[in-house]
Amino acid sequence: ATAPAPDMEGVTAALKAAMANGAPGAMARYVSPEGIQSRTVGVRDRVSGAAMDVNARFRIGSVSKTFSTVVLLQLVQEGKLSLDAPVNKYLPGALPDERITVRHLLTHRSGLADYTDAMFNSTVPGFEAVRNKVFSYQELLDLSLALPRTTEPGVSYKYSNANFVVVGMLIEKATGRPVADAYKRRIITPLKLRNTSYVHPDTRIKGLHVRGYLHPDEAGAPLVDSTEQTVSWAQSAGAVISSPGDLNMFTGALMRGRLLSPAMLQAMTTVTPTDATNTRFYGLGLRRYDLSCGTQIFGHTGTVQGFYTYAFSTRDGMRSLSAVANTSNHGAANTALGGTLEAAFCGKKPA
Ligand SMILES: CC1(C)S[C@@H]2[C@H](NC(=O)CCCC[C@H](NC(=O)C[NH3+])C(=O)[O-])C(=O)N2[C@H]1C(=O)[O-]
Repeated sequence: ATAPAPDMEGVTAALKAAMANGAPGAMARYVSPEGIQSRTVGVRDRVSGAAMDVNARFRIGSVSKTFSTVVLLQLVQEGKLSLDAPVNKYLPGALPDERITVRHLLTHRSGLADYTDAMFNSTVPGFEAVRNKVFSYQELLDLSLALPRTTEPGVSYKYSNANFVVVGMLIEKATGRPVADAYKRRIITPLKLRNTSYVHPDTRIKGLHVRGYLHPDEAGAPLVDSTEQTVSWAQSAGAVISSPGDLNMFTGALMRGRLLSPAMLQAMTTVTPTDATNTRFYGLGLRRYDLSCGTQIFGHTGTVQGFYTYAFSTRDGMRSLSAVANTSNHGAANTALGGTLEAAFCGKKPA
């Protein structure tokens, strides 16, 4: 069946709804065999008033987890790691439970607690306390290990940034190089992602970029410009910088099989439900959303101070959408932005 034309008015309405819910600006870029369509609303910089720009870079938050997963699965393909081996086989003594496997990390079923819940319990003070800090992977893992496990290994899905901190440790142990080198050599260079980078612990977003604005917890309090930060609290769990076009290319190329073997991509897209709606699923470092029109889309979402991101493609990689709003800590803005997915992939609702 031919895919429905995207409802770009619906995409624009979703972007405007994100603005109505506190985002200074938002944008979306949709790619299909019929071509590229972009929409932008509002500003990328509240001080200068510069308009949102679809060529601008921004922090993609946990969409970084899919970059880290691709690298790890390539290492599995190369025989350097095994998905069902204990993590401690490669990082002796790292985890207190020998039963936790590499696969448990990628499926958020390890039971390792998410240290960011406490770190950002008070949004702005928590952010200000870490925005210029540089953590080692071990310091972040220690924050998690100081907390109770959240599940027996493999038993249930409990999302945790700690899982992808350990993924970063595995990548650096297996390659003997920083994760930045692996992202560059295995993803950024082969796909020519000229607006994608991993610059931890540099706090800047170089070149044309979107400024991010964090909502404080206190209603009515002024937005906080959160653009400059190390993102050292996340690193391989959330510190990649990219652009709408590069994210379209990344998710599309991933689904078209340019980064992983067919068997490994099949493993990555083999999912289990993450909630009771039976429309939201998680595979290996990858989300699957089942849309109202029956289309299944694969990708990831991101929430980092000042930026909400969605980056998804169809399973054949022929249709991709990336969307960003330059705010965070405002759930209604995030939900509104998510409306771009149904509009783009399902097209106009029947009258
Ligand atoms: C599962 C998520 C939503 S959270 C996880 C990761 N982001 C974080 O862990 C940052 C959490 C604090 C962000 C902050 N919120 C607060 O400080 C609240 N007190 C804000 O909104 O800027 C990411 O990205 N993932 C999202 C994902 O995967 O979609």
